[in-house]
Amino acid sequence: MIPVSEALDRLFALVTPLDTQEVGLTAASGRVLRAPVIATRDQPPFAASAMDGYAIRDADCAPGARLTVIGEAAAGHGFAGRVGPGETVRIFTGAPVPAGADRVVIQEDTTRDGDEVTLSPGISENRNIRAAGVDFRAGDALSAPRLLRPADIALAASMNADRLTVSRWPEVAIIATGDELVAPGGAPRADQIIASNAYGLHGIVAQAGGAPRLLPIAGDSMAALAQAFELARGADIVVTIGGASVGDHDLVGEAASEAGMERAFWKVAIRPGKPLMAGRFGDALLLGLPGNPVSSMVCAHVFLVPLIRALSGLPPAPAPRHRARLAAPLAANGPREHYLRAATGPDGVTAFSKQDSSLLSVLSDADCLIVQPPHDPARDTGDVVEVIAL
Ligand SMILES: Nc1nc2c(c(=O)[nH]1)N[C@H]1C(S)=C(S)[C@@H](COP(=O)(O)OP(=O)(O)OC[C@H]3O[C@@H](n4cnc5c(N)ncnc54)[C@H](O)[C@@H]3O)O[C@H]1N2
Ligand code: MOO
Repeated sequence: MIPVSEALDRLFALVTPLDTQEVGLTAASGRVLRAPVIATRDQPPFAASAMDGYAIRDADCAPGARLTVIGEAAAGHGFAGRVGPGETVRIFTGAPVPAGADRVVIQEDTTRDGDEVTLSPGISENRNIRAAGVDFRAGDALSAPRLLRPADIALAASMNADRLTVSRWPEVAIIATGDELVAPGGAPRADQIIASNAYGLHGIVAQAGGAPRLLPIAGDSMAALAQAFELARGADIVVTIGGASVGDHDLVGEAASEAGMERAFWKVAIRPGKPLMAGRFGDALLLGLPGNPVSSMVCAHVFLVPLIRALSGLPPAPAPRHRARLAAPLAANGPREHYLRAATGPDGVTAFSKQDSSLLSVLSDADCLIVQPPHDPARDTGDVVEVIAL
């Protein structure tokens, strides 16, 4: 058994970032930006009014001052002239501030009578002008690599980019294995169960920015597994579920080796998920997840998601953790890093009392995993622990 951190390092060592492709802005959310976006102009490109009101010269700003309205500036319709002493231009939010003016008085602080405006007492100090380039300057960059969030896409659009260079989708083939498995909606015999893991993994992969491809369930035979590996060709990551342990019917490691896998590791000091396996698989990577439903999903959060991100060109990094207080005590841990299903409440996080790796109902109730290091002593309510959000 190797520590989780070493397993991650060995996985990342197998990664070569995927090629890139260009996509439009509406297809870019959740993708990994691979080339920086460079602004081609300042934003705003002109000093812009932040309010509806009157553009005036600062020198004219005095309670009771009476100014003559010489024109109008609206968003998309600048005023071509210049504001002189005793003059003002009616202005609206987003409009270019006309030459000569260096303040906008909000209309609530004025009274208008025909072409004449009188400034009220108690005008606010605020000039209500957004300087040219206050958001960004021509030449400024939205740096890469980064996972594109909606705010990034709005920024790229504002920089006048209409196509972005992103990583191509990492294709993830998912193979459930086991003679006991029947697809959901099927007719299981009394000694069979419904295959669930692959559907949970499909969701995790899609959320992580991968393109999941579910393959048919493979039975517990070398021939069935060989056929499944054949069907998985073309994928960037091949994920198997089950058959990873030491039983007579746990054939995935052997079948994968026969199909060309060069193993990087097998067995990690993690709970749940100990029999995890990984290796190079031709041009692809293979991740062999344990069959227990919670083990496979926890290992997907801890290993598969970081792998997808690294393949997409993001700096290799483990699943992000944050600190949280325990709302209930934790028992001492054994030799494996323990990822406990837990729920967040007003006083902190509480691990569920049942932690068996078969319990999907508990995983479904959990909103985070408490990460307890190997041999960690018992912890009290109020102690700070590390947590991975689900
Ligand atoms: N003698 C030992 N036995 C076991 C050990 C060990 O060290 N020595 N490790 C245990 C641990 S820990 C785990 S985890 C499991 C993992 O075993 P496998 O990866 O070989 O998984 P399977 O035996 O194929 O399945 C385990 C369990 O999960 C169910 N399963 C499998 N695939 C699915 C699926 N797609 N959807 C729903 N459920 C699935 C399967 O029916 C089994 O109940 O090994 C322990 N044994
Ligand atoms: O590692 Mo197994 O996943 O403990 O159940």
